[in-house]
Amino acid sequence: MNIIKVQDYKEMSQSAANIVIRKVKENSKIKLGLATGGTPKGTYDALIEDHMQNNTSYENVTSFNLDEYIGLDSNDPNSYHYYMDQSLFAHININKEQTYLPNGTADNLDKECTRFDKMIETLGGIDLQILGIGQNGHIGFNEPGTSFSSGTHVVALEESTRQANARYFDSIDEVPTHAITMGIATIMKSKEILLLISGEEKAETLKKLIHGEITEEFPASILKKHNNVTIIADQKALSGVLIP
Ligand SMILES: O=P(O)(O)OC[C@H]1O[C@](O)(CO)[C@@H](O)[C@@H]1O
Repeated sequence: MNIIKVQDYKEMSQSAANIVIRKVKENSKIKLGLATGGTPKGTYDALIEDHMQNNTSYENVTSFNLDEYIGLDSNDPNSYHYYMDQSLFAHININKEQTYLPNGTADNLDKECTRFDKMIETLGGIDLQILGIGQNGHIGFNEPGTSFSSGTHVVALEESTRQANARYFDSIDEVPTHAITMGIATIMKSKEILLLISGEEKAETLKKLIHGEITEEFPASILKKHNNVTIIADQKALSGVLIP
């Protein structure tokens, strides 16, 4: 895993955006894997700013999102559909029909998971996947204990994950208990992965990722087996890591 060390969240976001912009310019039909949560928000802001200033075009870009809460429809302000619209899609010239997120209100959730994986495969796979990471090492919503061979599936969220995401809801009781997430195997099929990590609350997480063993108890550890992963980490996140 290649590590890019940056000062802070702002520099992490700009650095990630620069990579995305370069890749989009190299391949206008790139298939991007996108994440939600607090971590990639600054990257999306930087992409929007660049789009406004330099007209970088997303017309032919396709995107796939990692996850969606079960039970929230796309108009719900806490759904990841809504997050993506507000945080990125509404501000760039991406074709909304080429943006794919799992449908958390599908009648048949198992079929929806299969459909989502098929869609990624049929469209040629993900070229560049952006990832955040949960404090417990989750990527997407793949909680500790998830099989490394999992495809897109329904997951019960850990209490700690619901607590961490409760900041976006009026109360913890409103945080959904389940989500659909791309599986670990789905994520690992991405040709390239960009993992963003910032803040002291993720320092222990990054330390475990770099120095710990590969185990399903720490889902992100599988990334060590991928041949094209770049981590962009800020100083606070790096504070526990011994980098030669
Ligand atoms: O970026 P945050 O808000 O710390 O969340 C960490 C991760 O957890 C999730 O919210 C759950 O998938 C991801 O979207 C994110 O990458």
